[in-house]
Amino acid sequence: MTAAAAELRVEGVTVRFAGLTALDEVSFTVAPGSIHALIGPNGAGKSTCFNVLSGVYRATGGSVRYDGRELTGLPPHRIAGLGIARTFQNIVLTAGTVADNLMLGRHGLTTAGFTSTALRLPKAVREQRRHRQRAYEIADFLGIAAHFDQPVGPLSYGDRKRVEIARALCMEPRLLLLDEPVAGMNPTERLAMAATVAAVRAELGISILIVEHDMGMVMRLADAVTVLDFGRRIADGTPESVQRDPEVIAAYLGRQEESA
Ligand SMILES: Nc1ncnc2c1ncn2[C@@H]1O[C@H](COP(=O)(O)OP(=O)(O)OP(=O)(O)O)[C@@H](O)[C@H]1O
Repeated sequence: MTAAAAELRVEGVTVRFAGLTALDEVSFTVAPGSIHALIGPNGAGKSTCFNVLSGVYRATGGSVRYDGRELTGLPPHRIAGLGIARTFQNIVLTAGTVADNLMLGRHGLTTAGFTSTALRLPKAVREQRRHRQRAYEIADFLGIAAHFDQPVGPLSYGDRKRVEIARALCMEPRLLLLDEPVAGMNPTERLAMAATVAAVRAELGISILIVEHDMGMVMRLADAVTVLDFGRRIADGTPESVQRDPEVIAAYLGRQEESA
């Protein structure tokens, strides 16, 4: 059984790339069991923040703690091992079937070694069967069970995005980091994905930190919203309060004018 969701506390995180401050002392807390959105105009630092949380980038300063454990400096697989799984802005799947991709998500939970698996020793076979069963349940939860033994390549964009989320859930995380889960989807797929995200929290009890440009989705789903602009946190609160915040409105309007 997965351990209960815990608090993610981001404190004063700074990331500098050769002269550019991508994150400037950013702080926010993702409450256990909540859906928390991280939003902001293009280049605000959202992906950089995800990369710090998942161990891809090392922060220049500040701290990230999950369930009281310091994450900064840990490699991605150790962070995943603590129960934090992520998806990417662009779908990253390996060739093979849906099942193959989901079993990769189970890898960190497998106790049988490579040799006993390769020799198909009974214990390893039983373990593989159990993991496959759980992967199937998760595929079913995501609505992609019908494709379980099919190659991922020909699947629709929406279904491939679901495979990616299912693979992250196969790690049995306590916190799921979703990077733009509805980007590139049509309105029907977006609504279905919003319902899925809500179900992940409601039925699996997993906390979710979501980066998303679709404001309708953010406002409908999120309990709390943190807004970044040019690497700084400019607002943090309920969707309603953030939506009314003059600095947030100015940040979004300003960027629209720039790109007009
Ligand atoms: N590896 C890197 N090296 C140098 N600069 C980077 C790197 N990654 C991001 N940046 C810069 O850091 C800033 C923040 O980028 P980031 O991708 O985190 O923003 P974002 O909010 O995710 O944007 P978008 O909504 O467009 O995905 C940008 O100015 C970007 O060019």
